[in-house]
Amino acid sequence: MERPGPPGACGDRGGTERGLCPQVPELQKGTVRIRQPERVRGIIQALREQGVAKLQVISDFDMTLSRFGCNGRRCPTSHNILDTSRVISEDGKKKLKDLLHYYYPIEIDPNRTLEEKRPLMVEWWTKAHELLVQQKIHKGDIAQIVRESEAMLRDGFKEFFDQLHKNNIPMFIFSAGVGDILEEIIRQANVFYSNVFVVSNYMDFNDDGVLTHFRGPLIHTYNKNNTVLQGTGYFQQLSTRTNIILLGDSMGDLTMADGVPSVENILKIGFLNDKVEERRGKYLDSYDIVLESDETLDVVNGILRYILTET
Ligand SMILES: Nc1ccn([C@@H]2O[C@H](COP(=O)(O)O)[C@@H](O)[C@H]2O)c(=O)n1
Ligand SMILES: [Mg+2]
Repeated sequence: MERPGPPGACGDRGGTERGLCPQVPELQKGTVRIRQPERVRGIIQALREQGVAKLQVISDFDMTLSRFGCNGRRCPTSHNILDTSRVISEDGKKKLKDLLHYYYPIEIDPNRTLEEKRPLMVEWWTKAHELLVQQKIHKGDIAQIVRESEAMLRDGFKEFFDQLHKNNIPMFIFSAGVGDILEEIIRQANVFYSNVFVVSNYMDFNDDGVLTHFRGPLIHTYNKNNTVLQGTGYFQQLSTRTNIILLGDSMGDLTMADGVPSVENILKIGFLNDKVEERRGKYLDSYDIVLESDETLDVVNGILRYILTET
C-alpha cells in the first residue's frame, strides 16, 4: 500500500493522475500526458526533498526551448534560420530545403530504428554544412540574421532561465543545431546567463570572418550522448549534481544525460510537437511527462517552482 508523503508533499491526495501533485497545478493542463503518475510523483518529490544543490537541468534547444509553431506555421530551427536567411543564394536555399524535405521525415519516422537513422542523419548534417560553407557566411552577419528571423523561445522562457540562474542551477544545452545561432537567440532574449553551458555544432571562421568549416565532432539528433562530449569535462565537474531534469523533443534527446556520473533521480519531460497521434505511444514509453502541442514552459516552470520553494 502506498504510504502518504509528509503534509504538503507532492501527491498527498493519493497520487492519482488528477491529484498527482496538487502543488503543481500546471500538471492538470490538457496538454499533459503521463503513463506512470506514481513514478512521476516520486521523482518530483525526491527532487524537492534532496534540494537545489543536487539539481541540474539538461535541455535540447530546437523545438524544446524554442517554439515549434509560429503564427500558424513552423518556427525555424537554428539551421533553418541560417538556411533561409538573406546571406544564402537562391540555389543554396533550394538545395537546403530539398535536404530538409528528404531527411526530416526520416528523422521523425517512428517505424525506423535508430541504427537505420544514424548514418542518414550524418549524411544530412554533412551535406547541409557543406552547402553552408559554400555560401561564405560572415560571422558579423549572424546577429542580424537572428534579429530578422522568426525564431521564438517558448512562452515562459524568461521565468525558466531566471529561476535556474537565481538558484545557481547549471543548465546544459545539448543541441544538434547551430551553436552560434542558438547562442545568439538566447543572448538577444537577454537570458544568456553564466549558469548556461552549450554544446552544439559551432562554425569556424577565418581571419576575415568568413565561415570555413563546422568544428567537430558533428552532433546530430541521434548521437547526443557522452561520445561527443569527450574533453569537455562538463558532467565530471558537476559530480554532486546527481538529480536531473531533462527536456527534449526527440527520441534522440533521451540519451543527453548518459555521461552524468551516479544519477540518482531523473525526470524526463518530452515535447511532442509533430505527428502527435503517430508518435504518442513511443513518447509515453520513454518520457516521464509528455507535453503534446504545448508551446509553453508552463509545466516545467510549475515543477521548478515547487521544487525550489522552501519547505
Ligand atoms: N540541416 C538541418 C539539420 C537538422 N535540422 C533540425 O535541427 C534540429 C536539431 O537541433 P536540436 O537543438 O533539436 O538538437 C532537429 O529538429 C532537426 O530536424 C534542421 O532543421 N536542418
Ligand atoms: Mg530538438
